[in-house]
Formats: sequence, structure tokens, C-alpha cells
Amino acid sequence: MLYFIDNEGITDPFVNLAIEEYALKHLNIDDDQQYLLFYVNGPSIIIGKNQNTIEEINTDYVEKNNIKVVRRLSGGGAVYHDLGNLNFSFLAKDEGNSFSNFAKFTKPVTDALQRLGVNAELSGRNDITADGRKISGNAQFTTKGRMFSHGTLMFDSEVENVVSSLKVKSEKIRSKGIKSIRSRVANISEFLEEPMPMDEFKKILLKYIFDVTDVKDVPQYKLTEEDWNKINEISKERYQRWDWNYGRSPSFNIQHTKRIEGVGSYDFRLDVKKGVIENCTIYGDFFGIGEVDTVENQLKGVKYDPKAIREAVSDLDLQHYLGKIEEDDFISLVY
Ligand SMILES: Nc1ncnc2c1ncn2[C@@H]1O[C@H](COP(=O)(O)OC(=O)CCCC[C@@H]2CCSS2)[C@@H](O)[C@H]1O
Repeated sequence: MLYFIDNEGITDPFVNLAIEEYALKHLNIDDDQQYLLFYVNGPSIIIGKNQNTIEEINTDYVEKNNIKVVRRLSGGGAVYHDLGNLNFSFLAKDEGNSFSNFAKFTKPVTDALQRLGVNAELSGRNDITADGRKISGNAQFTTKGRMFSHGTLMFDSEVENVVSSLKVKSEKIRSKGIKSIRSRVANISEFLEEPMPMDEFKKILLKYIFDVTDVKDVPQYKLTEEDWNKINEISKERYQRWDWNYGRSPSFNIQHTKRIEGVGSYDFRLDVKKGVIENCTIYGDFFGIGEVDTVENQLKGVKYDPKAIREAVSDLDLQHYLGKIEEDDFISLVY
């Protein structure tokens, strides 16, 4: 039997991902008990388990627009969420063979979309497309005989933000992180004959998936107070932490070069491990007075994050070591 988990309208990705993890690991899941969870997140980027966070996000845009960045348990690429994006997650016993599982868990959704007149189909390995444009990205996670298969449904998201927030600087980063597969995206609402609010869309999906005529008849699992306590714990201990969201990135190397007219050329090389600068070497033909390794050493052990970098050198007279460089140029050579 499939039960619907009501997340009580929470739009905080730190909590929603914790609900999903908690449900997977602690609810009773067996042949007769599976769950469907829906959640909508406020503006956020949800990156895949094995991705290099800073390689996937447009840091400036993310900071200016207060977009939360959260790593999830499942693999795959980075996606953008906002209040126009509905996520679904099926939690079930793991029956192996994840390839056919994608079809299994996306079918109720593509069927429902087709009944709404959307020409939806599973395409490639993990996308649902309509008329060749991506409306849903899917991923899976398996642990101890259990799994979830989850996906996005872009209903009426800000497509511009989807593109801008995931746009990355084309500068040189070398890492072993999993790269996202960028696609042309579309909103489901574009394909509907009758416009409807997201809430209505959610109800229709529920009715179709559970095969009931009234959403009141959808069997529900209601999260208890004890469940919520543990969920909040997971949220705090994993999803709200920089160590998880950024620090878990695979190691990467940076090489940034810049020529500043009348000053000289700069070549910065950095090794970043667990989100922290482990090594830094600065080459160039600029005229500094002080030893350049003072700057290099100051950067070692610092979080690879624009604010942390700025702070780390705030009491250094950069021009003493690096010639007539402006602070912003320095930051862009490091980050
Ligand atoms: N919300 C959303 N929905 C569909 N496609 C998106 C979205 N945001 C970005 N994209 C496009 O997908 C690629 C990345 O595709 P890629 O195939 O690399 O990654 C995925 O699809 C991962 C899906 C994870 C789904 C989880 C479900 C609940 S929490 S997140 C990106 O560069 C954009 O072009």
C-alpha cells in the first residue's frame, strides 16, 4: 500500500531533504508499505551527492538572490528549485536494477501528466521531457535495502533563474566532481490547456497516482512529534551545514590568470580539499616588495568562499606583496 506523507507545507530545503532522509531510514518500509512525499522548496540549488558545489553554482547570483545551496543524498546533477517546482519522492524497498526503476517510479507521474494533456515521456536515463524539453530531472538513492526515487516537476518556475543560478564561470577548475547535464527546460503549465495553480496540479496528481476521486481518500502517513524531532536533528546535523553542502565536494584545482595593464600579470594556482584551500602558489611579473609567500600562507586553511577569502587577507597590505592590484582583482584571481 502506498501512503502519502504530508510535509505540512514546509518550503525550507534543509527540512524537506531531512524529511526524505528520515522517512527513508526510519519509517516502516516493506513490500506492502511504500510512501510518496511531495515537497516544494523556496529558491534553492540542490546539488548531487558527488558534485563540486562551487563548480555548479553561480556564486554571485546565488548570494545576491539569497538562494540556498543544499547537497542531496542522490547522485546526478544540480537543479534549481523555487515555489513553482514540485518535487515528488517515492520511497520503497530496493529491488535492485536502478535503470528499470527509473521507468517504474516515473510512470505514475508521466501517466498523470499525459491525462492532463502533457506529452510527457521518460527520456534518456533520468529526464522527463515534453516536446523535447526537460520538465523533470530524476535521481535515486539506495541504502540498506531501501531506496527513494525522486524527481522535480517544473510547473511554473522562473526559467531565467534556473539558467542564471546554474551558470558557471568558464574559468579553469579541474575536479573529479560529477558534472551536470545542461538541458533546455520548460514549465509544465506551458503545455496545459487550462491554466491552474500549483495546488490544483498537486491535487490532480495525487488523485491520479492514488486512483481516487477525492484527495481526502488518499491514505496518509502523518508525521508524529517524535518524527519531527528527529527530522529537525537531521536538518541541523547535515543539511544546514557548510561541511555537507560545500565541504563534501571532491578536491579540485584552480588556475586563474590575469593581466592588469601597467601592473603585470598574475597566475594563481590553488588546491582545494574538502572545501578548504590546502595549497596556494602565486606566479607573476608584478612588482611587490614583500615576500609573496606571506599571501600564500595566509590563504592556506581558509574556506574556499569569497567572504572567507576576503576576511583572511583583510589585515594584509596586498599591494606590498603583489604590486598595484585592487582587492576585487585579487579575489577574482583566487575565486
Ligand atoms: N527544477 C528543474 N527541473 C528539471 N530540470 C532542471 C531543473 N533545474 C535545472 N534543470 C536542468 O537540468 C540540468 C541538470 O540535469 P542533470 O541530469 O545533470 O541533473 C538532474 O536532473 C538531477 C535531478 C535531481 C532531482 C532531485 C529531486 C528532488 S531534490 S533534486 C540543469 O543544468 C538544467 O538544465
